[in-house]
Amino acid sequence: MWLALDTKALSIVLQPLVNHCTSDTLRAITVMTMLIRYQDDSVQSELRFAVTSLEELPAPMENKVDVDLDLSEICAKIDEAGLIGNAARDSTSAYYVKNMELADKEDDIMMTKKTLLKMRSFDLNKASQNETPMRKTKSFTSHLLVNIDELINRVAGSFEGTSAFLSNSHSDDEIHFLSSIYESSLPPESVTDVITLRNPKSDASAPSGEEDSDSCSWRKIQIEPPFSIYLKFEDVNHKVKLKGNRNSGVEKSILQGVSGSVCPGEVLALMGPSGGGKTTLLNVLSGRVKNSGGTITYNDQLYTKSLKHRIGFVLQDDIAFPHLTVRETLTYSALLRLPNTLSREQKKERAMSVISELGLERCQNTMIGGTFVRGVSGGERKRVCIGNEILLNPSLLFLDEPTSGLDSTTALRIIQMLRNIAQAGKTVVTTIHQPSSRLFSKFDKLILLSNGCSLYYGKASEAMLYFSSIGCSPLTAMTPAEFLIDLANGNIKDKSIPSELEDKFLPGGECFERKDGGPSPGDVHEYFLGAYELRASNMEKIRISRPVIIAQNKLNVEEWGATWSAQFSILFQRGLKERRHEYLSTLRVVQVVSTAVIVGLLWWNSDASSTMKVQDQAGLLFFISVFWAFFPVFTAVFTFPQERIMLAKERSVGMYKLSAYLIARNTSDLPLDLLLPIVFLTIIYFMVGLKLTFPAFSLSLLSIFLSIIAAQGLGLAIGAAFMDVKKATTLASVTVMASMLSGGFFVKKVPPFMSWIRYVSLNYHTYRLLLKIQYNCVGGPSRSVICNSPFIKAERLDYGGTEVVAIMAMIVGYRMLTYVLLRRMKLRNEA
Ligand SMILES: Nc1ncnc2c1ncn2[C@@H]1O[C@H](COP(=O)(O)OP(=O)(O)OP(=O)(O)O)[C@@H](O)[C@H]1O
Repeated sequence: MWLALDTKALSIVLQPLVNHCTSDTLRAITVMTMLIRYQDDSVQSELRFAVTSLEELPAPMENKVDVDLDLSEICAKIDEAGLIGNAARDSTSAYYVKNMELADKEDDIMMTKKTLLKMRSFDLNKASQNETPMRKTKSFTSHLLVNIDELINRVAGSFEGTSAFLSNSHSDDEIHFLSSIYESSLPPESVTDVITLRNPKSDASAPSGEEDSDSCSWRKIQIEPPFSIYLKFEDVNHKVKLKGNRNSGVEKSILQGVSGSVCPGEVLALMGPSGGGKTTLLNVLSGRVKNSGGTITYNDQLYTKSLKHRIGFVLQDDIAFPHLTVRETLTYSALLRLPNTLSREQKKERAMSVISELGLERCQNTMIGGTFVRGVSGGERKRVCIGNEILLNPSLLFLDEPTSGLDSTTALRIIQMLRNIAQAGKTVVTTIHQPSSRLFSKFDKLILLSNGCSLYYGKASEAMLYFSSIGCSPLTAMTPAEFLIDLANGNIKDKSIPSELEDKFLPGGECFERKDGGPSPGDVHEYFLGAYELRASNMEKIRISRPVIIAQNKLNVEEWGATWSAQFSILFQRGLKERRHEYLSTLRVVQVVSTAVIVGLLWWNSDASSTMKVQDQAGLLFFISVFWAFFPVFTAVFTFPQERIMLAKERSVGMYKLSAYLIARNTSDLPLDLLLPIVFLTIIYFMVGLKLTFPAFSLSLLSIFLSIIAAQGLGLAIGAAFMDVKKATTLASVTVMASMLSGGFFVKKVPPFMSWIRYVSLNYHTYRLLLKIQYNCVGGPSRSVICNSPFIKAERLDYGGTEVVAIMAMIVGYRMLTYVLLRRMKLRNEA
């Protein structure tokens, strides 16, 4: 059933209905009220309720009238039908379908706002003739066009006991989804970049098969509060300072005077040769990179932080944790990113609905995979990355080459999906390489970039027409994309040359002497640039500078994301899942167990009955301290260089606090880091004959734990300092070596100017702790041989408090250093 309703009034209207109607209807109406409240909470506006009923009217358009609201009559109708608005449904849906058909004839398949405005003006005329007492709304488009069946369908599961009723309340083929709120106070004639309301049923261009399922699934997105973004950019420039020996400091211009605009409901494609500036333009438009000149506005406002949650960016390279499944990836993302007004269950449901929207059900339990792990296919991975962004229902979605490396069918499926997203009122901007003709036809607007300049901006469907109007058309069969990319590359082979360009290079032409082989790519570029600036640029500038007013919901930045503790818990769980393969890695277990066995065999049944033997055993203790510093440092050092891109991406969208990430990362590593030393120490302890008491064993284990946690912090800090595996491992090996050499076992007498190094050596402190635990020479009578041995005496062992404090300071200090280093990381350029 289609109803044209003023949203602000609807809840007032529905309240009395709820009091009057029978139970089934009542429940259905409550569902509807809830949904409408969800869309618009304010309930102050005057009452308007327009029900168009063809039963009372002989023909569709000419006889459309708004009827006065008569609650009892509506209730009676509803009760009479036994289903919500059944009687009205047939008539009203027929009315709209007919109007859509009219619109189809006029403007292909689009029912534009213009059409709606025309309808409204017709109604006004009609009203004045008939002196209808109904007060008119300012604009027909300020009504909410609601397909109640669809809305009820959406929440069928929310109300217990209503499913039977709901499933009978409509037939599927009667559902035509057209539920959008678009408000505009613009006079009809000023509406050019209109939001198009599309009838999916009459969409002749909708592909069949798989793509149809996409066409249906996008409806689900629509139910959320709308926030449309009109993106406009004028004369955008971008320059970078070159780095490197020869050109250091020289500025390079990457974008020059690029202008355009894109409305909600549209897909803008950025095309051009490699290095043309597409990614840079995308980055600049999304606010990830600052432009050097020109203006970029979002609903006529400059970029603000509050837009962050409204903008989705799908990177060219698929970035995801390889060991998480599709479902886990999207669920964790939903838990972290969705507003905290939603419950955990709702967030999980959202992730599941995105999975089904993207057709990922079949592979939801498959790992994403990466370089070393086989996972989902490239197309599926790309869809997961898109899903990661559409989870948030962004109003403005940027995609960098979403179809690269995909076969044509998968590419078409993805672009069709983008169209569907746009049709739900979103604004989509995507870069694309060599799209097929079918793909190309899906774009509403196109910017053709070459060397950072725009050679064409306008409707994608008119691009060929534009170039033919300036005298350049293909002479052999080629797709529009091939033709346009060739032109952007300055390749005019197999194309008619514009006469002006031809004249220049023909005998007698001004450039004839200079060039004998015809125009160079540079000349062609210059020519098209000039032609575009002359003919099209000005026109477009006038067009894009027209204001487009779009109704907005309030943005509340605070509502987004999870609380700190929730972030920690989600990141901790994600960390455990992502590293579960490491926990179960037989290689690591074998490495530790075999080392323990070798050590056990080498020091088999050692004792400390003589000075020599004490020294031998001390060697073992020193090895333990080195092994459990070396191992965690080299595990942790890879963490940030490997997670850098992911971290930058997630942090750039404000997914979580750095502190929550860092603490979760550290704690999720601990189970593995603390499990292996238990195995190690248990094996060697009984083989080598160390002090066989429970306190000695547990204190030794505790010392090793402290050493591991400190070493892990050191590794993380080194990784965060360089963010580069090679550099980080180089520094780590130097650091570990220095720590080992100054650990107090190899060299006893160090020059005074180097004595400080011992105190920053982790091995030194751990080694001394282990010695103290094993030989316990403090207080009481000395333990004969051991404590009196010159070797132990020279160590001057005490209770070990200093060592514990020093290691604790390292644990905290290295982590604080890591935090500071990560904070300094430039997020925007990284992601
Ligand atoms: N930070 C930078 N320093 C120097 N040159 C840069 C920088 N960023 C971009 N460029 C240069 O700007 C040009 C445009 O780069 P951009 O990545 O936007 O191109 P593109 O059209 O997306 O290319 P592709 O299709 O190959 O991804 C390239 O020549 C690139 O080398």
